[in-house]
Amino acid sequence: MVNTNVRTLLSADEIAARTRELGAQITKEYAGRRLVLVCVLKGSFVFTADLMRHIDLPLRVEFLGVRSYGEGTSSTGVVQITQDLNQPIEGDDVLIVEDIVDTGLTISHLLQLLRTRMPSSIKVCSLLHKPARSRVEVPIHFLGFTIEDKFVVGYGLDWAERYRNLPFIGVVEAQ
Ligand SMILES: O=P(O)(O)OC[C@H]1O[C@H](OP(=O)(O)OP(=O)(O)O)[C@H](O)[C@@H]1O
Ligand code: HPA
Ligand SMILES: [Mg+2]
Repeated sequence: MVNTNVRTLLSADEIAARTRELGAQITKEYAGRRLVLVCVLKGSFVFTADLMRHIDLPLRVEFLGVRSYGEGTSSTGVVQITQDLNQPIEGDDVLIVEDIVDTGLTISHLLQLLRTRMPSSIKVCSLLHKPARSRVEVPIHFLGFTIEDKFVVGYGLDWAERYRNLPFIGVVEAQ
């Protein structure tokens, strides 16, 4: 296998089981509301695709492109919008879906940006949280897993655009 240098941290089965639980929780909380999932590209597209299929509600899904990590493993500190939403979210119950909250800078920036568009409510769902790196306190209303201070890849997460296609989440080991 080509990706043998990646040590598994969370298996595909563990991710699937937790995603199912999060979907059930979200289904309960948003019953009768105008749920819009905002998928934060690129990293969150795999998680969003799985999560939305465990939410039993008539939701909408919108996409927002954001980038602050370049080729390296630490945030540049500059959160760049690479693709804006193409629908208004005024009056909607927005749930931002992230793959990871690391420094918190991306989510903090997105909460500020999207609040100006007058949604009825705005919350955050993240598959992963890496508290050791936190630079700004951000709310995570629905969380998959808390992870250690390692740069992780797979299940949508990249290192210099590689590894997004791994079905599990892991840590790249020195070869
Ligand atoms: O909490 P933070 O330190 O801000 O890090 C989290 C963000 O960083 C990654 O995106 P990235 O900039 O790598 O873009 P990508 O999703 O296209 O890979 C990740 O997908 C989150 O959106
Ligand atoms: O650990 C990480 N892996 C991949 N992308 C990321 N963006 C923030 N943290 C990470
Ligand atoms: Mg990235």
